[in-house]
Amino acid sequence: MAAAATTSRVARRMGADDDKLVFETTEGIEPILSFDQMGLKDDLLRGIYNYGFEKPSAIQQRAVMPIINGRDVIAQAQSGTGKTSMIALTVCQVVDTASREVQALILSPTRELASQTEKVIRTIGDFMNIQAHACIGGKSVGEDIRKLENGVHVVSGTPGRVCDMIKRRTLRTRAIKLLILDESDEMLSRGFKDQIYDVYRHLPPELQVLPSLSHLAFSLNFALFFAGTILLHCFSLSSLFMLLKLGLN
Ligand SMILES: Nc1ncnc2c1ncn2[C@@H]1O[C@H](COP(=O)(O)OP(=O)(O)OP(=O)(O)O)[C@@H](O)[C@H]1O
Repeated sequence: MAAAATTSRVARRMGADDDKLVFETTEGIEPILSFDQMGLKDDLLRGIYNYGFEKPSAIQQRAVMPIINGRDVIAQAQSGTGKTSMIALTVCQVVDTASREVQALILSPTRELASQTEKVIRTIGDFMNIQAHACIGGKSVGEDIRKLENGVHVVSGTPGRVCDMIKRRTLRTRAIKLLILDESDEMLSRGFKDQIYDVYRHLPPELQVLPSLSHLAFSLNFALFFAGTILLHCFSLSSLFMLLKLGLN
């Protein structure tokens, strides 16, 4: 396993001209300029266009294909660059709706972000009938149990509640193939490290991991956390890590 490596820099606001942006990404990563060229499921494409997206944002152009192709990707970008939507559309592509098991798990630092991600997944995935559930603190545990027992494809939640549901065996993890740690730097700074590891220990060994970072500095804290994650998982990671770091130019 080779860790990845290159960084990218970009001044990005949705709607900004891409020619004003400067990127550094892992070698060999070519931006895919249209959703049509991504080989996405037809029903997912319909959902994306119906949502009003016309072309992928900078981070979507560079990160979606590697994730869909099964690589572990670190995506670093500022707020508003299209990360949440990138997560939503890759999750929709990866999930097999013929099975009713949880196949993608997204952990977020806040209830709002976890709910927002779940909503975008449900909206973009509407034509493919994707079932997503927000598993967050402050909501009824009974409702979580009911939803999870009915069967969902995707869970987007905060670490504490997700951990609780896994320990109760209500959230079954055996079919999870994609773990997304959204704003993982923020999760670490909010003290979720132990809960994330706890969740991690219950996941299958064949797992694709996608940490996203919202801040531009690649902190020591995150590096240590990520190294721990790799160590826990080093015999099963099949692919190289890639660093897609998008920051202000
Ligand atoms: N490809 C796209 N085309 C047009 N609009 C987009 C695209 N991707 C995302 N957006 C819109 O841009 C805004 C920010 O996107 P998103 O929430 O995915 O970004 P984010 O980086 O997660 O930001 P935040 O942290 O603020 O949620 C949203 O209103 C979203 O609908």
